[in-house]
Amino acid sequence: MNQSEREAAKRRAAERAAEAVEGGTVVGLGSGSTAAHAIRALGREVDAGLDVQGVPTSFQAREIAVDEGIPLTTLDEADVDLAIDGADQIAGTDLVKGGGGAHAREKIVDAAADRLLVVVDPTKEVDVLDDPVPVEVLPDARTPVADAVGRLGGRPELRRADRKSGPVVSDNGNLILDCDFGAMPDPVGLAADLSALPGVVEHGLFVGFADEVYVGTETDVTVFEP
Ligand SMILES: O=C(CO)[C@H](O)[C@H](O)COP(=O)(O)O
Repeated sequence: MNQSEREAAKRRAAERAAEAVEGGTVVGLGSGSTAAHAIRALGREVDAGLDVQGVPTSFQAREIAVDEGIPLTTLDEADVDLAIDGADQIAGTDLVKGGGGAHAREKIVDAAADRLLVVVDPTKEVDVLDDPVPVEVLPDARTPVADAVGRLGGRPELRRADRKSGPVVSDNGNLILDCDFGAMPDPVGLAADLSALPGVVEHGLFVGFADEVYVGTETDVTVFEP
């Protein structure tokens, strides 16, 4: 699957998931290029009269939703019925997320939702997760967390900005360590170990999160409950 086929597959999956949104509901708005397609599709539905409110998971999701005219709310004011979000990798119900550095708020909103619809292209599906795990850390915790990740068998790398000499700063003002653990046959244990480190705000292992998976193929969308 080349890049343009992947982009088409992402769009197909996202637009199909957006069709699952019913009127009168509150929707978690995921981050990344695939979730952006879902937000735009939802925007078109809102234009056509659908009554929904969105809870954005990032600066990016909020900007697109505002642009699309989707009414917004917060977790303080509403319960989330359903969230639509992308992933960097998926194995069963487990995900690696955080390619866009938004995993802290994504995890809060996705966990609060009654149902999480994960939208991906087929290259994201794997048997065993092995993508580097993004770990958002308070700036003061960067070195102690990097050392602890090394003791857990991972190789941490500070995420750097493309067009600025310096680190990527998350929407929450923190730094991101991309931690390569190789294949992760026990994401439950690793997730618990990472969560226990002082200074870790959130990591990108979403264990047991996916309720429904929408995989865009070259011509269609496969939907399943893992
Ligand atoms: O977790 C995320 C952002 O933090 C994204 O959902 C994930 O990186 C997938 O992005 P894309 O849909 O652009 O491939």
